[in-house]
Amino acid sequence: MTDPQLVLAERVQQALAAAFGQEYATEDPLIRPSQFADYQANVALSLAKRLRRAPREVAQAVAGALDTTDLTVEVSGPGFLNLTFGDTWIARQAQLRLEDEHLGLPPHGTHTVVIDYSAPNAAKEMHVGHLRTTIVGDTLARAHERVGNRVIRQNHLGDWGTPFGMLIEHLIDIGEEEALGRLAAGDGNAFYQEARHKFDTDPDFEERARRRVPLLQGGDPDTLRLWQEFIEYTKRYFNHVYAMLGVTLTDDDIAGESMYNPMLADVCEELEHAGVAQLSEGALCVFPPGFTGRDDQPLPLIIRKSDGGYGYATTDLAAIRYRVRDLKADRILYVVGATQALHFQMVFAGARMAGWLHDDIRAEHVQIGSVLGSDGKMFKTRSGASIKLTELLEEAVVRAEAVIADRGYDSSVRRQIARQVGMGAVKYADLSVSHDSEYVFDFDRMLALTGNTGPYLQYATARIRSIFRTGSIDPASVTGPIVLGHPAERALALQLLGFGAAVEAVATLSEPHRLCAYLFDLAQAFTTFYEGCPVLKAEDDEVRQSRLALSALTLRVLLQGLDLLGIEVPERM
Ligand SMILES: NC(=[NH2+])NCCC[C@H](N)C(=O)O
Repeated sequence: MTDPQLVLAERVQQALAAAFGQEYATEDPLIRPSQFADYQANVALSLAKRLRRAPREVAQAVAGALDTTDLTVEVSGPGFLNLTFGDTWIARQAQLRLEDEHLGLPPHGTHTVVIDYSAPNAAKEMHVGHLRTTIVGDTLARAHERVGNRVIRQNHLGDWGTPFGMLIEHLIDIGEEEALGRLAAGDGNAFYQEARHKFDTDPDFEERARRRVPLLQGGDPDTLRLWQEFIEYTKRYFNHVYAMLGVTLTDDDIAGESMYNPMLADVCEELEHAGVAQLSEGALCVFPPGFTGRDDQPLPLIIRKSDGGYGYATTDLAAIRYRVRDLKADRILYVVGATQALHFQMVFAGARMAGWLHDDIRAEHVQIGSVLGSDGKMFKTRSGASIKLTELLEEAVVRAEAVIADRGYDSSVRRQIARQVGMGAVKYADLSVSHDSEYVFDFDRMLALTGNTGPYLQYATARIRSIFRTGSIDPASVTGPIVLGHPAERALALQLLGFGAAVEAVATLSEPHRLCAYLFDLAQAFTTFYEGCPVLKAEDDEVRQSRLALSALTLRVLLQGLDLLGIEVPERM
């Protein structure tokens, strides 16, 4: 991969080694975009103290030792190295991208990555937070596959636990057919609330619900059948949401909490045997070092309650062991709400004590920030009730239909475009802010055709397609050669070279917003190019071929980038 920043980093490191000794060959050269050059390297400022020399002097020494093939260097200010590529280098690299099916990013990954995402609860509603972990997790899965890692999706469905006692009793009360129909339609939350209400107010019901729990845990066939049906019909709703969103999760990726139930006793035993867990007031606990509660008492991770029951933490420990031992994961990503940060820190620490996780087998909590309403509180409907996701997604489609221009498409085409734009808007809004920050769910903003939005990128892509349509040219047939004259051509070509690094950053840093930012910059560079440089009506055929090549390459990068974000692009908009 000839990412411009990597090329510069390597060259500056070589120069550092030549000027100051081999021990500086691995120094971070601190390459940053610059206003005055293509990039700047700030390493001289950070090194000066250690070398006991003036930063400018250090910069001069690096500049003197730098390989300046296709590159100009200039020392500026207190000791910045301004670095500018020659046009021919940029043109040659862009040409190579045009000819490369991998767009400069050949698959090279060696990891087995388990990605735990979506994970709604069968006993409660699937809420907007689950939407965000679904969308972010799906992009991480796609990016890891793109760089060549082996990806195993794990949808850690909340499908087990004591609430199923009351849910099954409620299901029996209202009749299977009626209950299951409601669950498949996404009525799980209301269903749960009704059951809860009866549990709290009706002692008979409470008694029945309590008696149902051991029947479920003990594997009573009738109870299991009802539970199974409950889960099946709830999954239909989840699958409906996944299909609307176009995420890659399937039934095969479901590895719900219930799956780990048979492993929990053994996990506890292993931890106790290894001396990782110990009894404390009748409960089996792990005390990971460094976690203390109020009054500085060590904080326990309870893995078996004094009544013998297991909890969320036990299941997560079993899941880690399974993912490491059976799935052979060496990287496990948990795309889950930020509110669960302490839980995961403690579970990971426990798994390290058990030897399941270590330096070569790592787990990471990709913290997901909350989605807020315009009032700054957790996102709810106007009436204050929580939101049914299918209705929210339908609303996105309806609103998108009002945004897209009327070009006389027939209604089914229009509906299809609206669906792509609506879903693209929702997904891009989730992906374009850093995953751990909160953001306000705002249809008007996410559906805007200008600014850093999904529809803007879809529109930019559709516009490039229309150039080729107008010229009756197949973008795949364009071969260049790319030559750079106008500054906007140069800026676009340089931007095109950054695609691989942006995708790589999504995978290694778990930060989808970096790819969004890259694609947004690219679309803007294309807009500037398009406004300043006629393509079909270029002054001569050489320029025309080159501009067509730049347009075709931009189109491919945008399409592939949006595909990695799980965003479909309408042919026209
Ligand atoms: N391995 C995990 N704990 N994954 C996340 C599960 C999320 C949980 N079902 C919730 O909705 O909060």
